[in-house]
Order: sequence, then C-alpha cells, then structure tokens
Amino acid sequence: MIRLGVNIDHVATLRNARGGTFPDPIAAAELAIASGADGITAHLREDRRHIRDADMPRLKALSAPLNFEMAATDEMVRIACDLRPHACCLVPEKRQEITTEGGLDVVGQSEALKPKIARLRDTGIRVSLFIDPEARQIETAAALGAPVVELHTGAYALGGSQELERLRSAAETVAACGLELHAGHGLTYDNVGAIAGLAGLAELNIGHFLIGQAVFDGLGPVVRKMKSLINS
Ligand SMILES: CC(=O)[C@@H](O)[C@H](O)COP(=O)(O)O
Ligand SMILES: NCC(=O)COP(=O)(O)O
Repeated sequence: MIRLGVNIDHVATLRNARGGTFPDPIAAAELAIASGADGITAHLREDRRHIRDADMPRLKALSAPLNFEMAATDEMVRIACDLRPHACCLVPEKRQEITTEGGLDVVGQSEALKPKIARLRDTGIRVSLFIDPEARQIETAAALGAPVVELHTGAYALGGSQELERLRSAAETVAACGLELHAGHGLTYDNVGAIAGLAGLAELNIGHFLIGQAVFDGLGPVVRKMKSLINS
C-alpha cells in the first residue's frame, strides 16, 4: 500500500484570506484522516503565508503522523526539535515564489545541511529531503544520512515529456541507495497513476489539488478517491 499524506496548507490559505479561524486546517486534517489519509503534511513557510506556528502542535496531536515541511533554517530546526513531529521534509524556499518551484540543492548545500539533518535525526525525527529527480542529489542525500527522499513531481505535472523517465530512473537510484521513496507536488487524479507506479514508492504527499477538488466534491470523498487511485 502506498501511503497518502494529505497536505492541508491551502485550507490555511483560505482561512488567512479573512484573517479569522475558519476554515480550520486542523478540522480538515481530522476529516482527511477519517477518510483514509495515512498522514498529514504541513509546510510552515518562513513568511507564514498559510500554516502558522500555532497550527503545528494541534496537527502533531492528531492521530496520524505529521510530516513537517520546512526550510533548512536554524529557526525551523529549532521549532521542529521542540515539536518533535514524526517526520521533517526539508524543502527550498524563495520568498517571492508562488509555490515550491524545484527541489532542494543538497549537492550545493551539503555542508550547511549536514548538522541540521544530524540534529533532527538525533531528536528522533525521520528526515526527508525534497529534491529533483537527479542521481547526484539522491546520492548526496544518502551520504548526508537522510533515510527518505521525496522527489519533486512539479515538472512532470506541468507536462514535461521527459519527466516521467527522469522520475523512473531516479526511483531506481533511490532503491540502489537504500532510501525510502516519496513523491509529490502538482499531483491530480489525472496524473497520479504513473507516479504511483514508480518502483518502490512508499508515500505520496498531495495538497493543492485535493483542497481545490474538495470545493466541488467534499474533502472526504476526494481523499477516498485519491487513496483508491494510488493503490489501484
Ligand atoms: C513542498 C511542497 O511541495 C508543498 O508543501 C507545497 O510547497 C505546498 O505549499 P506551497 O504551495 O506554499 O508551496
Ligand atoms: N510535498 C508536496 C506536497 O506536500 C503537496 O504539494 P501540492 O500537491 O500542494 O502541489
């Protein structure tokens, strides 16, 4: 069974649009879990544009594991080590970007990442690195001691014809390096099938599409449908 992590960031985007407390991302996470989500993913961005600090302990208290997406900054490492979520996924961040545009350059930033990964691991947190599907990035992730990589599927989702082959080849490298394989970004009902077919895939993290489609069908049915698509 491939696990489905439901990313609830964009429930918080909607909440923040009016500056109040509705809709509550934690209530959405509870509904997602009740509908079959195996975990909840939340990205505490440095600019707090969607998920806010006060959301994180409430998400951690839920019955499914929390995957805390974060930039590899001292501030975020401190917050994560205090919170102790099940997992932390280190992602790149640019202040002006609309969404996470690419993977973390673990090759270029390996020296800076090494102590942060070690600190998270020493705290008992499972560390995942959100990277592009490139052999050098995967091999460096393994050398840095990260047990998991999440391959960025954004370029594939935008329709790059070579991208599925890159992801397939990357999945082989992930297996050869002995890492656990996750994937996500930009996935929908229409494009998830080929990604769910990647050899060795353990987990998908999906957010924007699920929250958008929930406007039409409701979050429970949407989570159930995605869960059945990824495991069919
Ligand atoms: C890292 C990632 O792919 C998702 O968490 C995504 O970043 C959702 O948040 P944004 O849409 O703000 O990027
Ligand atoms: N890490 C990817 C993620 O959590 C969800 O990305 P998206 O489905 O919101 O594009």
